[in-house]
Amino acid sequence: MTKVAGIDSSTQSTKIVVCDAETGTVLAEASAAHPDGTEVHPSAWWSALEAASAGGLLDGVTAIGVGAQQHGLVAVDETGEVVRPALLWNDTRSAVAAEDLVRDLGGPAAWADAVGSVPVASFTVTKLRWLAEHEPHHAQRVSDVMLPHDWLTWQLLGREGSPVTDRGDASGTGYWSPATGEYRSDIVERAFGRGPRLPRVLPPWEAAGETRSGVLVSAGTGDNMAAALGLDARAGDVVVSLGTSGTVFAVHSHPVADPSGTVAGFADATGRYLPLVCTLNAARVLGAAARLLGTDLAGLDRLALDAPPGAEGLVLLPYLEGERTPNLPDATGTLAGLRRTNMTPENLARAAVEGMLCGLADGLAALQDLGVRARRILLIGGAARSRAVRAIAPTVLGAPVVVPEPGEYVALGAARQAAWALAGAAEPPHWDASREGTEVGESGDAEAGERIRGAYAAARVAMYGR
Ligand SMILES: Nc1ncnc2c1ncn2[C@@H]1O[C@H](COP(=O)(O)OP(=O)(O)O)[C@@H](O)[C@H]1O
Ligand SMILES: O=C(CO)[C@@H](O)[C@H](O)COP(=O)(O)O
Repeated sequence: MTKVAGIDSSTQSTKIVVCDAETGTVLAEASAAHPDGTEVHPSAWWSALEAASAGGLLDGVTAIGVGAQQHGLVAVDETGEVVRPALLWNDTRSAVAAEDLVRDLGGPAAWADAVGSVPVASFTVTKLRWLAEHEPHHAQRVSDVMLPHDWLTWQLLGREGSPVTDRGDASGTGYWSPATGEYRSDIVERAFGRGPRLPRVLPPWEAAGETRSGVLVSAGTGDNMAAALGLDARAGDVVVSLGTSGTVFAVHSHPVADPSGTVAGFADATGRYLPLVCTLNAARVLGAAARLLGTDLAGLDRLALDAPPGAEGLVLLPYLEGERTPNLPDATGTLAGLRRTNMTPENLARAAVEGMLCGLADGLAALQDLGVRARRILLIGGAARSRAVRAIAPTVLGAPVVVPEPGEYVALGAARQAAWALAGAAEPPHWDASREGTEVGESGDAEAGERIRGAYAAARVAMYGR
């Protein structure tokens, strides 16, 4: 049997799956945690990869691919050393740089036209501007700029040859256009004052090279693109991922450009496109709410499922770490609609689940406005394990929700890409269709869903005027 491996180096951990290259059957898996924080030295990701693969997990693997958290700035000097810890997608310090860059290029529509997205603090381009302005001593040492998956791929290749990337991850930089397939070096220079080396963008099926022990390494991609590939997402499938970030996205046949900035016009990992909306606050909202209520995640589920839809008017705007969509980098959370009668642990737990999902319901509506069809939602990510989330999601999202099993779709997509590069075929290999999954939840109460989304929008407008 030919074995391939996929790596998911996401915000909170590294996960590895080893699969049968023919069928995609998962043969083994392992994971290791990452440090907390919005800036992390890339060596911590490498250590987690080593820890997760200890004990011979990768023995006999013929090809490997890396899916990783998008957008992070990995700045490397002439000797190949990392200049400073990577600034991650959820680091909001470059919010002012983002505003300045949007203005400099001529406004949001000019950005949507140039690179398919309007940059907020998450985008790599804004982190480059921040570095140039705030840490010129670091900026002047930078010779190569990479994304987390580019750096990990380069490490796997023994740092030999020039770094490479793929369309999917490149589309999250803010200086590569999915529509033209080219870097915008003028935008890099506008942000950074000069043009550091950027990774070559490989087509989806092309291998990046081989490790020193002869394992083929595929191009890799961003974690959301890898998830779409692992799920084999088709027309009518909208993916909602509840990890550290909340994302809602779909594979699309043509590039999109949303000048409102709500939808990012990314590329996918198959040669198509991946319009996506991302929130900063997803699974960790549930952990924080459980802590406030003196319980654990299972306890939060029990409480939330004991409250009625709408939590008797209690609304949580869960912007605990600032927010990206809507673009409120300095926001904090808000609990609205408190009354003596509704101030119960059950309602607070339900408000946390509903509030987290409402941001993604807004994202789904924005995708639909751009012509994305939502026949069903595929729910993945750590918080898709929550009983309360599974029950409540169809009501809040207003569509049938399916939870596919098993769950590590980013790693699975990276493994499927590795099998694709190994086969050298025009299309990715056909992998087991039994990943259809099961439909979950209350069978979406349309009236309750509208009421919950309406109360959330009213609280947001009252607090932020939009
Ligand atoms: N049963 C559960 N209920 C709610 N949240 C959960 C559950 N299991 C895991 N999580 C949360 O999922 C998150 C990890 O999800 P994951 O998709 O791996 O994140 P990331 O890809 O961003 O590293 C953690 O915050 C964890 O607390
Ligand atoms: O910034 C985005 C998408 O644009 C995030 O989705 C990151 O890619 C991090 O993903 P997770 O660690 O939450 O899976």
